[in-house]
Amino acid sequence: MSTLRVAVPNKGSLSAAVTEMLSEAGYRQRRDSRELALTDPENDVEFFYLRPRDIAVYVGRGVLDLGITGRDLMMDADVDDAVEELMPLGIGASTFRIAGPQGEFSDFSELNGKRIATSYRVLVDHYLEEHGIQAETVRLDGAIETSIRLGVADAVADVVETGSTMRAAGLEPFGPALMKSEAVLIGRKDHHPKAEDRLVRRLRGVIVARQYAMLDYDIPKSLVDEAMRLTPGLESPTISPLADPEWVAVRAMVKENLVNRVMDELYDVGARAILVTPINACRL
Ligand SMILES: Nc1ncnc2c1ncn2[C@@H]1O[C@H](COP(=O)(O)OP(=O)(O)OP(=O)(O)O)[C@@H](O)[C@H]1O
Ligand SMILES: O=P(O)(O)OC[C@H]1O[C@H](OP(=O)(O)OP(=O)(O)O)[C@H](O)[C@@H]1O
Ligand SMILES: [Mg+2]
Repeated sequence: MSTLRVAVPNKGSLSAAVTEMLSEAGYRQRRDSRELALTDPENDVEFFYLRPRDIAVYVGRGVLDLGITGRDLMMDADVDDAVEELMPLGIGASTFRIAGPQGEFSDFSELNGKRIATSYRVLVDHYLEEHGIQAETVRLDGAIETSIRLGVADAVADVVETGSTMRAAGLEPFGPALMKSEAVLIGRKDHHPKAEDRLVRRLRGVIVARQYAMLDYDIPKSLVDEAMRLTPGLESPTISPLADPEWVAVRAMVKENLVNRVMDELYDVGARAILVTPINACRL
């Protein structure tokens, strides 16, 4: 089996989070941000640290097997025929919005005949065409928010997370989001090397481990059915006997963001000794 070649963002918003995720999945990662590539012989994987915008291009050309980048950047690379999204990674979430000076626009139809500055020209042109909006896109590399003030555009289209960058520039998003983005694992449509399955399973394990916690509690046997409705687990919860024949111990995975609510409800039902432990890793 040949070494799996994987592209990872070398800088920008996704870089640190992606590297951390791969480390949690048990892969070696670079220590120094100047390293351009790194071999992990134990797992037979080679990582290439590339600009997030270029990653879909390398995967699309078939020189790398897998890549991690933003969904928005993958769309903008215009490689739909060669590349597909294999899995969202639950990190680097953002929306892609059109914005204008505060109070100036309220509907996309008002963009007809206007200029929109963006570094995502393919994505924006595609959206405009699909929605029958006749606007000109002005391709800029970054700091898009300044383009209106300097008179090269009437509106901007850019990544919005908290919205503070737009607000600080006196802009406000209007209309629906063009898309929702996050970091995604991408691969080639026509070729899935066997070794890719293991990386996918490991990353999925990290995602699940981050989303779930392990919940343990004791409950009188007579109340088990009611408690189990609150903690159905993934397959089904583990139920173990206790020294007291009237009681049992229950163990189930619970969504991290629901843990406190479920604990309250279990307590009300009659569960006691309710414990939560984080899950470090898992393979489902
Ligand atoms: N503030 C943010 N929050 C979440 N995701 C973001 C944010 N800014 C950018 N992204 C996402 O990160 C990915 C890469 O964008 P990023 O801005 O990091 O790259 P870049 O602009 O090429 O790099 P740099 O900003 O370092 O020049 C995109 O998919 C984008 O949606
Ligand atoms: O909604 P917010 O939370 O403010 O985040 C969105 C901003 O973050 C990114 O910029 P980045 O820091 O990557 O700078 P760039 O313009 O150089 O890409 C993006 O391009 C937006 O400008
Ligand atoms: Mg950026």
